[in-house]
Amino acid sequence: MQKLSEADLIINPDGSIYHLNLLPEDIADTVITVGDLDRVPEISKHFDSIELKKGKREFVTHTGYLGKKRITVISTGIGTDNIDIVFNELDALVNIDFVTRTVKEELKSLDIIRIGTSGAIQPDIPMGTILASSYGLGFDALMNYYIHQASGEEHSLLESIKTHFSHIRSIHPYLTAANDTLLNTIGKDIVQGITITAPGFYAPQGRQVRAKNAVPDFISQLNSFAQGKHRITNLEMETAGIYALAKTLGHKALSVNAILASRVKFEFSSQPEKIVEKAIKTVLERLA
Ligand SMILES: O=P(O)(O)O[C@H]1O[C@H](CO)[C@@H](O)[C@H]1O
Ligand SMILES: O=c1cc[nH]c(=O)[nH]1
Repeated sequence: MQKLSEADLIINPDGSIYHLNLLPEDIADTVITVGDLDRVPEISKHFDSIELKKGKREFVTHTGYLGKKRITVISTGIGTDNIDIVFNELDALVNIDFVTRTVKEELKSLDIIRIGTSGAIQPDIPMGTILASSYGLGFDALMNYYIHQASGEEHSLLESIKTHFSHIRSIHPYLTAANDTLLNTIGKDIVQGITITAPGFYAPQGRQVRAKNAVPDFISQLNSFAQGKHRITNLEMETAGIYALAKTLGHKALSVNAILASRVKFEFSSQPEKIVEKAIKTVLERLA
């Protein structure tokens, strides 16, 4: 079994993984990820007990129990560059032996649920909606650096998407489905759709403030895509990286979005914390 070098897998002097500052025993088999580190206590306040609070940089972790279920909640910060760090380090914590620096013979598959915020791009999806991402569609570059394979259904949907956006030179999309079991339990009976993960918040999500956008009418180009029952419903900055890396590493993932904005009605919520709380309660009730 190949030994991972000290430069590839960085373990701190106390035995914790480099950025997350966590020991293998610190994380549960069910992990909730959020972008905003202030959302971590908003989730763990619902736990019956909290056994661990740790943090480093933007990566704050609480582990505790909701009834009999042990859950870890961790903040990722913004963007898929951070997802690269969090997902590789979560996987290392469960699937690499830190003493021998080798991959364990028996691999663990974590259940990973993102509770994030997002903007809707379809007129029938209002602010306040809780939406489960059926697919993560990446417009960022993260997965150009990993070998990953699309399944049959992902492949045909991705080909239609590529054709739809072929006139926009900056877009080289990748697409990964949500884990079926999580989508049909935690995502059951809530609005579902394809979530775009953008490499930014402003022009990469079609917003125009002062710098001029290179792609005109971006939102109409996104919301006009359709293939059978599939349509693009919302924009944020992590889901596609989460779905693709989770699948590559053998973990199950679902992203649940608190819709704070309607990009077609030019609205942004004045009470985002209420919508986020609704998303948190929806996920925790279904997990428990
Ligand atoms: O609220 P979080 O989970 O951070 O998610 C969304 O909010 C951030 C942008 O404001 C991006 O991270 C986007 O994905
Ligand atoms: O419009 C939005 C709202 C939240 N987060 C995003 O990335 N975009």
